[in-house]
Amino acid sequence: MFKGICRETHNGNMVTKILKIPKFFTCIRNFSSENVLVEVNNKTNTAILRLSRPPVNGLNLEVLNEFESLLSQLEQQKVNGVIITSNKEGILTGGIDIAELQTIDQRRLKKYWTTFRDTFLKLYNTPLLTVAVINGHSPAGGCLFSTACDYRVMTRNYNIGGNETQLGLVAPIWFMDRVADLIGHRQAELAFTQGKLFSTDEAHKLGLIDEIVENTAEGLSKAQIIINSFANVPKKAREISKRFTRQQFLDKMIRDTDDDIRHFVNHIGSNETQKIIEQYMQKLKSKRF
Ligand SMILES: CCCC/C=C\CC(=O)SCCNC(=O)CCNC(=O)[C@H](O)C(C)(C)COP(=O)(O)OP(=O)(O)OC[C@H]1O[C@@H](n2cnc3c(N)ncnc32)[C@H](O)[C@@H]1OP(=O)(O)O
Repeated sequence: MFKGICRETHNGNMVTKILKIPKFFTCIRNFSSENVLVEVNNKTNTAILRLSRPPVNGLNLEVLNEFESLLSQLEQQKVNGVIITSNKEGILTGGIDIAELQTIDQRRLKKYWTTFRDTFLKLYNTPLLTVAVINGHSPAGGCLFSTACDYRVMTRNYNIGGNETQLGLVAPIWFMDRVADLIGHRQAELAFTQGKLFSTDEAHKLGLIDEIVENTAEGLSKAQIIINSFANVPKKAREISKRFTRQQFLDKMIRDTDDDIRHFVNHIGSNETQKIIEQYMQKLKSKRF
């Protein structure tokens, strides 16, 4: 028997169950949560983590908490790599669930933004090898989370980037810094001042993604090839090298925590921004772009 973990919500409370899985099923072990499906292949010891929150995998508080907790479990299990993708081809995530931004309750905004940052930091800082298979549109928060991974492959004909400025919002500095790490300061400056969403081809040319694939299946097998390519690299040396290359960004982001949270709460919690968000939601619902 193999022991799996299953997390479910009962009457609003998250409950963790230990499941006994018969041996003949152990080629794949699942321990999904409500909004994030996890599948670990016992042969390759690689996990696929699929966002699964209809309609657009919006990043609400629950998704972020589940994602962070599942990543911690995968760290404990010492998997060889984690592939992050969407259960719904066509949309990796629509970014932040805008409902989370429709409040002037400062405590709620602070809690949301702290969780959003912590989840990003968990992914950015994990010693595990991480590959994003971007199998659909990936605006704003979706783009941000994929930049935290070690490698990005993306299917054709979708969009990725930080579109916040187009909505009348201001993306956090650390999102801009992370994109600048990948595409250079000048291109990041242009992208964020315009709120630009890039096509898969444009993102590839700029270096925002590493490779283009035709579909999710090809993306998953490409991600496995990338993970396998590290098989002969001494693990400890890889982990320390990853930490060293990311240390400067991390130090800055952590040093600026208070300013960043204060800015988010003041920016989103203002009546002016609330009006902008409300108008954007109406446009989204009536598909008037
Ligand atoms: C401010 C500082 C923080 C900065 C950091 C991050 C900011 C963000 O992440 S803000 C969120 C930015 N995201 C977007 O602008 C994406 C908006 N959505 C889309 O462009 C499209 O919906 C998408 C391409 C993702 C999918 O397109 P479709 O497949 O055509 O779906 P629909 O547009 O019909 O959407 C279905 C359904 O979902 C609602 N929706 C979409 N996105 C969001 C969202 N981010 N939050 C909440 N709800 C969202 C959309 O309104 C539709 O709802 P219904 O009309 O009720 O069906």
